[in-house]
Amino acid sequence: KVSPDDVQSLSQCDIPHPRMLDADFIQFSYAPRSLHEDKTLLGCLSMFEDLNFISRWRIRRDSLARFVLMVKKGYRNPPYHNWMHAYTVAQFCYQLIKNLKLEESLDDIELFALFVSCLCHDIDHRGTNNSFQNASKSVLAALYSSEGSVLEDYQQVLDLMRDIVLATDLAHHFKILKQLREMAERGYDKSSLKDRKNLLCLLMTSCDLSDQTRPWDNTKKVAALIYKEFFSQGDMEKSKGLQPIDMMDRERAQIPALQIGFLDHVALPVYKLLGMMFEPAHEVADRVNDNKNHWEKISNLIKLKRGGSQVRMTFEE
Ligand SMILES: Cc1nc2ccc(C(=O)NCC(C)C)cc2n2c(-c3cc(OC(C)(C)C)ccc3Cl)nnc12
Ligand SMILES: [Mg+2]
Ligand SMILES: [Zn+2]
Repeated sequence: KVSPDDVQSLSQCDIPHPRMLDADFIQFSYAPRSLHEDKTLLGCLSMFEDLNFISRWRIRRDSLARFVLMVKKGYRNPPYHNWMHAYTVAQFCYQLIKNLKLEESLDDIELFALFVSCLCHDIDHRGTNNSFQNASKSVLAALYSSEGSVLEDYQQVLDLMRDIVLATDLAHHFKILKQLREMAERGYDKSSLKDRKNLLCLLMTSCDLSDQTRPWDNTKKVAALIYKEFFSQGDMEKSKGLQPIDMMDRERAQIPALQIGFLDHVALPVYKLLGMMFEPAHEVADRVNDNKNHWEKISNLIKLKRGGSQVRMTFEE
């Protein structure tokens, strides 16, 4: 239920090269949230075009327009898990494909499924627990124009997407972590189906966490959004007489300490594994480490001031 006028204008507009949206669009140091939300659909078309997906998969312009409009509409508006999260996740995926030369490690259908999964992975997220159901099926149908589409591999893309989106579940990530370590230590084997699936999961998780790989100002802003979302879930649980976990309790959460723990135990290991397999990813892991060091500085400042409550969101630089 997207407006035909929107579909028409998005189908007929000239698609700019990514560097026209921002000279640093391809750089890992670029902050995709700096692009205004009303230019993000154009940003998606620009990435589809520059990744050569439009010609490779013979995607009609009106189908592509309808697809990105439906995906954007499929997101609700919680503080963090909204359309801008999906767009920034897909933008990092674009940078990975370009900077790590992923076309040498994965098939083009796998890269296409990865990029589309990034856009769809948190559709309908209600800011509590993500509910990615067959919502992706309906939007994906928009991508494949019905009349004799050449995309008979529609089912293959759907199958790939299911495995890839599963990777954005924390429990699943921890479950395969041992295999990811083993693969990174031994070296990626692109002829192994298991390695390809595991690499796709690692890439998806890397994209989902990519806000942590950007300069500090982005990390700080994103933390405020994440805890705004966590705390309103905690408030909801309290209103039902439940005691939320500290991370979701605005009275008890110590944000710097929680973020140091999350970067140490979840985010950093992901980018270190990526760096073991792709040299250019070292830069990304370093920036996550810089952000962790920043949180440690803040945490020490708060300890020095002792009296200061740890919930204050306006952190000193
Ligand atoms: C900045 C940042 N802080 C976070 C702090 C805590 C947690 C959390 O869930 N802690 C629960 C305990 C058991 C670990 C997640 C956080 N988080 C995520 C995130 C990642 C997810 O899963 C993958 C992508 C597989 C890692 C799934 C959902 C989310 Cl919200 N994205 N950014 C963040
Ligand atoms: Mg999610
Ligand atoms: Zn996500």
